[in-house]
Amino acid sequence: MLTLTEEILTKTIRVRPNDSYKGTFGRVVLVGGNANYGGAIIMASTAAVYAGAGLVTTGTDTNNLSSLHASLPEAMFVNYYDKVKLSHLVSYATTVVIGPGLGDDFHSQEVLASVLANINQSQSVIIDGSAISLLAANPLDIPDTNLIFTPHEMEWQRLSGIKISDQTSDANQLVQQQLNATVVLKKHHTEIYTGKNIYQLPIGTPAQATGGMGDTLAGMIGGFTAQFDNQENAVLAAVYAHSAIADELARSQYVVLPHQISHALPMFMKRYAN
Ligand SMILES: NC(=O)C1=CN([C@@H]2O[C@H](COP(=O)(O)OP(=O)(O)OC[C@H]3O[C@@H](n4cnc5c(N)ncnc54)[C@H](O)[C@@H]3O)[C@@H](O)[C@H]2O)[C@@H](O)CC1
Ligand SMILES: Nc1ncnc2c1ncn2[C@@H]1O[C@H](COP(=O)(O)OP(=O)(O)O)[C@@H](O)[C@H]1O
Ligand SMILES: [Mg+2]
Repeated sequence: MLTLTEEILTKTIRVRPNDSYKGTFGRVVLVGGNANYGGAIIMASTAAVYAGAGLVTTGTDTNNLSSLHASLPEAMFVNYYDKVKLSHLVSYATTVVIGPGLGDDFHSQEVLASVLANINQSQSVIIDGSAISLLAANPLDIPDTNLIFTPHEMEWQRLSGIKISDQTSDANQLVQQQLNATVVLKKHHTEIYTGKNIYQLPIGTPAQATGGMGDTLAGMIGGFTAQFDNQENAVLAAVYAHSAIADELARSQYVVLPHQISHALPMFMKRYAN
């Protein structure tokens, strides 16, 4: 297992070309947030915007529209039950994030199926939270594209069938290869299975143990994959940056709130851009 280092940030984060515009930095569509879990998709969308994605659209329950725009006016909105509009947006996205706060009922399943049916091979798709648990319970056709699963240990148990106590790197890698996807197995010292290598994150803090922390990581991976060319490095850099920012804040804070990580991103990324 390789240790992920700070070097991944300088390898990945680029100074923006002068002749760029918002289209240069990708279109991210994030889908999730039922009537109870709106905060999850708002936190994920916030992370994508503050990570520098060019255009961000949030597909969620209409109940979440005013809170989304109150905290994140940069995001566009689509009602995730409007299948025609959602399919169109998904098919034109650079990166799709599906799952934060999506929930586990019949409607959640319908939204997931409709998003996955509109994915094309040029996209990166981050599958997080409820979307992982839904896929574990009711397998769907998984699109043939750059897939990134971001399970915590229990979600990985559900998807892989490997009990948490049996989640060794060999066992995890076997299932990751069957999935033909990158797996970001989130925990203290997160592991990333890319297909070529297994990386371990040596940083991170229990100050991160608060709801929404993973939703924020999913949005960051969305923002990084949308704007940086090397997709593997983009995932690794997002995972590293998420915990590096948390470690910095935790020097003076007992708990780090997910939105604080997002808000720290522009200044943090500026330090590493080259
Ligand atoms: N503000 C919001 O709207 C929030 C919504 N959330 C959403 O709620 C949905 C359900 O996700 P949850 O993860 O809460 O529930 P899950 O039921 O999927 O997972 C929680 C269960 O997993 C167990 N577990 C074992 N190892 C774990 C580990 N390393 N990390 C986390 N849990 C571990 C916990 O003890 C618990 O029983 C997701 O869609 C998620 O995105 C959560 O992100 C919390 C915040
Ligand atoms: N003790 C810890 N040490 C380091 N990182 C942690 C710790 N607890 C939680 N995290 C990180 O916080 C995130 C939690 O993700 P997740 O459980 O999906 O949260 P949520 O679904 O509530 O947003 C992961 O990135 C995980 O690695
Ligand atoms: Mg989660």
